[in-house]
Amino acid sequence: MKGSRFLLPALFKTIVLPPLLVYLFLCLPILNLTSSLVPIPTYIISFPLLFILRSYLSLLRSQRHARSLGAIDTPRVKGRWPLNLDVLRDWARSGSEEEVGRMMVLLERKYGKTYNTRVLGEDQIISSDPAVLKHVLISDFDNFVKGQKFKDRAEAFLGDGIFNSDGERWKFHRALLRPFFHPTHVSAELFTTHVDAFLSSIPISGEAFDIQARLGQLSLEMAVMWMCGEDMSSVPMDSDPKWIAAKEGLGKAMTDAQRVVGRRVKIGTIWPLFEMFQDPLKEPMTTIRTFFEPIIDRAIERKRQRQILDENEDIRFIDRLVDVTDDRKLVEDQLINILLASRDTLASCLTFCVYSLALHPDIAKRVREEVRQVAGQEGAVTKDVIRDLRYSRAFINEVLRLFPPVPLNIRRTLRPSLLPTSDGSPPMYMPANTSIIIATVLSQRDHSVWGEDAGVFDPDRWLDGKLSQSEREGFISWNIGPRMCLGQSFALTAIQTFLVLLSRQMDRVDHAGEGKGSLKLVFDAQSTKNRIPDGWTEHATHDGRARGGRDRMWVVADVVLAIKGGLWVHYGSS
Ligand code: HEM
Repeated sequence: MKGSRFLLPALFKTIVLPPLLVYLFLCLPILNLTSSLVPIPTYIISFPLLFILRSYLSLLRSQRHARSLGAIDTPRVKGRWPLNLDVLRDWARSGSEEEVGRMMVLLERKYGKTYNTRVLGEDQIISSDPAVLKHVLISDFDNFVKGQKFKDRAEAFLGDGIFNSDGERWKFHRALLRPFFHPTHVSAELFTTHVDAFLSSIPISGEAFDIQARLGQLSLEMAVMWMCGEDMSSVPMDSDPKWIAAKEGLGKAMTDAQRVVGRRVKIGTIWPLFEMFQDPLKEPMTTIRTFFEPIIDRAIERKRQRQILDENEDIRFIDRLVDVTDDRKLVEDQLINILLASRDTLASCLTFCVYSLALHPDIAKRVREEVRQVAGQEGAVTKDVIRDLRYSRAFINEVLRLFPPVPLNIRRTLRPSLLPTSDGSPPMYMPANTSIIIATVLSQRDHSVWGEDAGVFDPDRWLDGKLSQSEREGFISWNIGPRMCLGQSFALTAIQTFLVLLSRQMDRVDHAGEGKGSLKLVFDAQSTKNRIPDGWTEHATHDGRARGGRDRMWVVADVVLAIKGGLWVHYGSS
């Protein structure tokens, strides 16, 4: 059984240890009871008793340590239900059903930019304070790790990969991978065939379609092409039917595996108990491994046949990888990790690019005008073209600011840490072995950093050096510090290429179809349960929902930031 390595410690911690401790330290010495008298009541009361005792003691310890360091306690949320169970319920919903940020905006208003939800007696810090984000991601980097708990929950999916490691092992992965991500290994040429095929597959006759789902597939194809040189849209003649099935199911398998890990993180220590009779990762991992197996075989065979790697050849990420390591499992782990890093984030950003173009026709017009001037209607999207598309780049930055694909990030302390504050008040104490959620999405919509118009979509704020230092530092969509995104150049090239080719298509459709060359949002194509509730858009609610009434689609934090039920659009007149 998968997870059995974690099952015994989990069982011991949750089912055996509490009654044992209560029996040994309370029943025997204080109450002088023998085991034969009260085994069952002892067993039952031991859980809440020990739990309350443990949380109370940990609270006292934290407060004492904070005082001795001249720090204050991080403000604790006071929920309506015992042990803040109502906060836990709201939190679980905010990830999937509710509009992202609403709950956190309300809590922030009450407790400040850094607070402790302390659900079920366990500290859990949430912060959108730029000073704290900088401290966690840069200044005290070595102390804020992904942590063993995350590693255990994700191991069967991510193995020993860059996303799943800390310390020296992470440094090894980072050093191994960094050279492959150099901008010289990325060009628009890699993406044009896929984007062209994508654009010719979307209906231009006015019929509504869900572009979010299609962009997920496009991102998968672009990532696989860059990593392995494999064209997902074609099937080689002699392909094994099992491999064809794995290729078809790869996107779903990746999503399923991510959801399993997400669920384990939410359940906490006792997650193996929920997987005792069935391993939910078995099926998705079989699909993912079946897909990569012959691709790795072919790369190893290419390595065997050549003497040295010729940098002038058409070399892929996988070729460079097998060239530096003979460890097959390591190669597979790296491919899975990079696919995880690239596919959903890219799909999310492309989706919100289309959404923002459709929501702001005046801004869409400027993007298209710039493409006409810089890239023209034909010709390659060269590095020079991409460099000169300054407004498009500002547009992408604004999309990433308001709709960061990774809206929340999480780290865990190894040792206690003192969290700084932007307003100059005394530092806040954060105990060891405690998680902190970095609320990128809130920090990038924060009025005190981005001004009163923080919620307004305005690419111009990125142009002509207008950005202040605090705004520059407050933009963390790519993460900041040593663990910053490695795929930035890949992602920006892919997105710029997409914008150029989409703008050209819009111009062509305009020409051919009496000005019907704009992508428009189609609200009634979505099922009623996925439509944004009326009250959220009619007036600015100022509670974090719908960006103060500005959004027209329901934005949710799924695996990444996404639009609930898909982004339904059609070609029409602007
Ligand atoms: C718009 C698209 C993207 C955004 C917004 C984005 C954002 C991020 C963020 C926030 C992290 C930090 C995650 C963490 O701390 O757990 C990250 C890490 C990473 N990203 Fe991206 N990413 C994007 C696209 C890509 C692409 C296309 C690739 C690969 C081709 C990629 C490769 C990586 C890798 C390898 C890491 C791990 C870095 C490390 O842990 O040292 N990303 N990215």
